[in-house]
Amino acid sequence: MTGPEKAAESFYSANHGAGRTLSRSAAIKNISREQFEKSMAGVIYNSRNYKDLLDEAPGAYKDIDQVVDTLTEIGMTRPAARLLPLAVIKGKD
Ligand SMILES: Nc1nc2c(ncn2[C@@H]2O[C@H](COP(=O)(O)O)[C@@H](O)[C@H]2O)c(=O)[nH]1
Repeated sequence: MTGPEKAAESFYSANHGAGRTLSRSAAIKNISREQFEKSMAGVIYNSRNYKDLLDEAPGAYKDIDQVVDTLTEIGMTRPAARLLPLAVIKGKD
């Protein structure tokens, strides 16, 4: 994303993360193995046991497309490119 003139009102901080929809404990309790594996399809990650990574499963975070759309609509950002993760390091350890 790039920062248009209006982004100066937020000190150009609009691109700083989407935030969570689930706490770590709620994510561990509510996200299934199927949901985790579907959301991580095609991405290399750092544990053989999915349970180690549930607290940082993609389903624990806000939908990044909704966040970007909202910021774009209010003029706080301008999308430039879409990046897809190839590999991630997740989890509490
Ligand atoms: N949409 C996603 N956002 C993510 C993901 N992993 C991290 N994040 C972003 O990082 C911050 C901090 O994460 P936290 O685990 O320390 O709370 C978070 O607010 C997100 O913006 C992800 O897989 N998908």
